[in-house]
Amino acid sequence: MAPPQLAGKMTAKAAAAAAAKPATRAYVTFLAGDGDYWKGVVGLAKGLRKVGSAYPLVVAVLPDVPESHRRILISQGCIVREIEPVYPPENQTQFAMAYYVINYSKLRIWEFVEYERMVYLDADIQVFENIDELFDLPKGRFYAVMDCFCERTWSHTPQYKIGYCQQCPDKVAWPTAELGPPPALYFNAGMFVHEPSMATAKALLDTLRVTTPTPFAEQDFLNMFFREQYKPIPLIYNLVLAMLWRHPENVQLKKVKVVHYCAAGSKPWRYTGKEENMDREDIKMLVKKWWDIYNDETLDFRGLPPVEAANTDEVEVAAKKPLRAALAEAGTVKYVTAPSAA
Ligand SMILES: O=c1ccn([C@@H]2O[C@H](COP(=O)(O)OP(=O)(O)O)[C@@H](O)[C@H]2O)c(=O)[nH]1
Ligand SMILES: OC[C@H]1O[C@H](O[C@@H]2[C@@H](O)[C@H](O)[C@@H](O)[C@H](O)[C@@H]2O)[C@H](O)[C@@H](O)[C@H]1O
Ligand SMILES: [Mn+2]
Repeated sequence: MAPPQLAGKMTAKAAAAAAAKPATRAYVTFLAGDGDYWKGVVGLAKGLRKVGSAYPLVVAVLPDVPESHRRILISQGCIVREIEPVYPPENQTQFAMAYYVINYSKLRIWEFVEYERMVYLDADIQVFENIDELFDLPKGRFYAVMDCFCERTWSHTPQYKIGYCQQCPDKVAWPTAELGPPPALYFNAGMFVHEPSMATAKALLDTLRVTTPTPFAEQDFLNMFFREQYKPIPLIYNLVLAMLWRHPENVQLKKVKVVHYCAAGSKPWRYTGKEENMDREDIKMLVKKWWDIYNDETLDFRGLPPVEAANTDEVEVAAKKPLRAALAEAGTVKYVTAPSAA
């Protein structure tokens, strides 16, 4: 996947050279089933375009994603890659949400080794400010945002039962004497920065085979697997909506770059406003923000503009400018869809 082309500024020779350069960074999301999550992916693709992300969006699709949905994603400039499902070992676990069992297939994105670094985003996430800086974080750590334990979905856990949450560790002290050490810092797996590697992919799947599944499925598993490498990054990179009513003191909504519509009833494409907390003004505003992007036709993918035979001086000049300035001058950024890497 070539990097963003300066609209109309690249000569055929420069565009061919750029297209030949292997893509090393990409955003990646996950799509399963023939339901309506494809709308989340379209919204995400348009949101990333709106903020001028320099990297493409790869969509890891399970075999049950219909051709019609795949075509919509390709028409929006996504790179669609089919993956083999990953199932947890036979188990009697009651997942927090029954459908969480399909989320283990997210683990396949460690096999996307044509990319040296990826930022994973759930399909129910929207990016409202450019977050490309995440790709430059120091290697060797697992970056994600800390989750919150206060929603009823956590009612099976000791922390919920005693009212302990890592978002406010001093409010209810963890009773070390009775329960031993407090839980390790725990991330929300709706967004994370990772380094694809076949060795890591194999280790993940080998470990999964001998790990009893737990209520938060692959999120629990990833927290266990990356426990030593996990490094929290600020909440602005993944606002779990429940933080708005559980820990408002930790949220500066104006600074939030990424919103995760994971609270019950908050998926914008299914929003009715009827569930608990869904009639809040901030929720209504965030759902509208999502729809404004989803419905914005100027953000639709239009493919690579016809490449003018611009003279090399223009390309030289463009190449000398800092990329962001050159992109700003060239106007909207376009993506070149490479043939599917699958
Ligand atoms: O029917 C489904 C359910 C989930 N997902 C994918 O799995 C992710 C995790 O599920 P979800 O976001 O609903 O979990 P939550 O963050 O709400 O717990 C979604 O964002 C999608 O990328 C999907 O593609 N189809
Ligand atoms: O399969 C488990 C899922 O666990 C996480 O969602 C949860 C978690 O955020 C809880 O803290 C919330 O209470 C809950 O609402 C929310 O659904 C991830 O967002 C999702 O991608 C996926 O990994
Ligand atoms: Mn989610």
